[in-house]
Amino acid sequence: MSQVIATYLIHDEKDLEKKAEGIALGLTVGSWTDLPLLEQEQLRKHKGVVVSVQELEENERANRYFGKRLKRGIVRIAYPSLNFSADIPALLTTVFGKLSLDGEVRLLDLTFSDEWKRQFPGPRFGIDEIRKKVGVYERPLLMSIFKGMIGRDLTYLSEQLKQQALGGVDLVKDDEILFENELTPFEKRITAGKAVLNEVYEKTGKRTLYAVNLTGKTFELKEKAKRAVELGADVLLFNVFAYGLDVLQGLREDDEITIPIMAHPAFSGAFTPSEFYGIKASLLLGKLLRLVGADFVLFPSPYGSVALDKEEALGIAAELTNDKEPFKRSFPVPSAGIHPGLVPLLFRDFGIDSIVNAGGGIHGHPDGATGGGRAFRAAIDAALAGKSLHEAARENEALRKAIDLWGAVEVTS
Ligand SMILES: CSCCC(=O)C(=O)COP(=O)(O)O
Ligand SMILES: [Mg+2]
Repeated sequence: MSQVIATYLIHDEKDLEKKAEGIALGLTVGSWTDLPLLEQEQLRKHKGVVVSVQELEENERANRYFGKRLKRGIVRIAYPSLNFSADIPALLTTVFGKLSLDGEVRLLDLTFSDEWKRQFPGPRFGIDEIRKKVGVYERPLLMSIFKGMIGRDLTYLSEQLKQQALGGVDLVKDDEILFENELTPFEKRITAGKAVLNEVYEKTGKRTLYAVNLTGKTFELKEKAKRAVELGADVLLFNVFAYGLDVLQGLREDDEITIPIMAHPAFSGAFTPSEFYGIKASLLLGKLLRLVGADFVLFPSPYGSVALDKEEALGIAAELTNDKEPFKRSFPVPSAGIHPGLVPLLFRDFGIDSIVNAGGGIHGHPDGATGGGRAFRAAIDAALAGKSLHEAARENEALRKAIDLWGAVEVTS
């Protein structure tokens, strides 16, 4: 029988075996032993089962934090898939619904059978098809972010886009905080953006893609996304955690929405950072975002301005790209506070199949966004060739200026 296995980190005063059995029963058939034998038999196939309880050493920091001595352990519970429909709201409500409010419990992982996974779409495009769209196969992609767009008009947007594209970036994305507004409305951003990028393509032969921020009320999103496709949009940026994973899945599964979806991590910090509560980042931003169909996933890198724990960041990338899943691979986009001097670290940790993404690190370059793009491209080429950034900067003025401004972290093998 198909089942989903949930892995939790639990801190509790009680015996952990008892706590685990309480969860397995409480989230499935409720009371068990008080029922007549016949009913017990009928409900057996719905009952959650404790797979394992691994007690860990007590953690002094946790005891200090909670002001009492707590047992601590990794608990695995199997939930029969029979109990819930194959959708994210039913899944999450089963494995971490009421439980997320009930004591010191953190959801670390979910393991699905292949049969269950096949009811989900995964990315429509994934890494390989996105590479075809940008015509880049043997290096990490480079993306830049519009900055300072609130209160600016389409002329300003067009000029900023042009400067970014001329620097040689593969993609440009809206900042996630740019919503529907009178100066740069969604549809006009798409058409103006397209005109600029076509113009740059005529000049340079390089096709840069634009990820436009899909925003507004949930039930208006599909129509808006379809209109974006009609207007020739390249990619949709989506603040998935402000809406819910199921909304992204709904967009992915609509066959009239035929462009890639880029998931932004805004608001996910409300669920992931605690070591005692919430959901592990590799599950929420990695495994689940790939399952529901994100083609790109942004997340904080381990070294920039909004840094994520390194093991967590690597865990997200591994979930997005491993070959074990029956889905296309999603592009990892470690972000926030990235400048050219961090490229060797990004390349060492995330490899070729990742995207280097920067806002301030592009626009803050002494030669503007075009200089920023050129500096990043030179840093990526250096990392691929195994050259140090300082060595590469001797032959590249834009990279030299970037390193003078922000420094460089060289990687020694
Ligand atoms: C926290 S990951 C999202 C990165 C992002 O949206 C962003 O605007 C980063 O900008 P930066 O100037 O830090 O590159
Ligand atoms: Mg942003």
